[in-house]
Amino acid sequence: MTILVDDPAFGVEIEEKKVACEESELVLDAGFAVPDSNAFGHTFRDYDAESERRDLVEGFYRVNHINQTYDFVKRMREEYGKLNRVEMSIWECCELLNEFVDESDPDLDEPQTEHLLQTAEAIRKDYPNEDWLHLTGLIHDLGKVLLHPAFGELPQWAVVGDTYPVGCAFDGSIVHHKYFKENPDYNNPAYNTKYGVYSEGCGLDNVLMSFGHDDYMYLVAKDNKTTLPSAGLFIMRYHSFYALHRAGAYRHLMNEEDVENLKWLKTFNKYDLYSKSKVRIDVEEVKPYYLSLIEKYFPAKLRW
Ligand SMILES: O[C@H]1[C@H](O)[C@@H](O)[C@H](O)[C@@H](O)[C@H]1O
Ligand SMILES: [Fe+2]
Ligand SMILES: [Fe+2]
Repeated sequence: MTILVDDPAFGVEIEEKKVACEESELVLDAGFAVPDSNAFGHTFRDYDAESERRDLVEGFYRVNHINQTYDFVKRMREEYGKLNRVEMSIWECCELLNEFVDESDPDLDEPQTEHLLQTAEAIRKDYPNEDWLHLTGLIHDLGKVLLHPAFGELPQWAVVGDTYPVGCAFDGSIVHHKYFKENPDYNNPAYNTKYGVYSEGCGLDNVLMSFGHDDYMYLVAKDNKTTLPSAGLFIMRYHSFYALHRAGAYRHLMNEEDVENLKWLKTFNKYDLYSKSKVRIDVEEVKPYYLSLIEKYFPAKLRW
């Protein structure tokens, strides 16, 4: 790994507060065995459950919702879109994620590398011929590398968690929605209507999403000229957009290509979410397979 630019630390104050929240419903395809409960004995994505992770997760969303404004996202996209910080391979990045645990996740407290392999291997089992989808599983969360000191050690609220459009009204289905009341955009008439700065069918490509690992990894993959199909890039960019792929909100912003790609995203989501468990994958055993996929779809070194 080559570190090109060192960024100053990104200081943020995090206060904790406990309040109850709303939950979204499950949409599942037939034929997929959904586990009854997560590793903590609760339903998946239950943000209210009395769990050891609940307060941490809620504190995370409070700070996330207050700070993700239209201006913040624009600034971060410009800055991190330069890809002038690090040069490394996809696999090197997978290894870097071993030190991070995602504070927004009620279902997992394992290092992120484990989650990448669990997702990819679960997809590979059910879709043996879609090698692009296996690789998408492996890399979909690599944007969490923004937590690393080489990327300015961004705070968790700017990297992980569910994502949502900025520049228009925050939909009520978004986890812990109540904290948006403290976001400056919430009372800004330019940004707080159904369409805000957007128009009917404008296409998600033209919508600014809250900044985080999804959008960043999409930029990395695209600018480094991946040969993954458009559905793979779509999955990377919107896999945390639960308000869309689970609750069906914001469909008025989609175009025809988005509608097509959403089908793959919904399939992908089952593996991303329900593969989260304490069962470990033998990295050395599966590594040669994933290295061959990386070689097929990416250059040896990428700009990050
Ligand atoms: O907490 C999780 C986690 O940050 C995932 O990486 C993200 O994709 C999910 O949307 C979110 O619920
Ligand atoms: Fe993610
Ligand atoms: Fe994930």
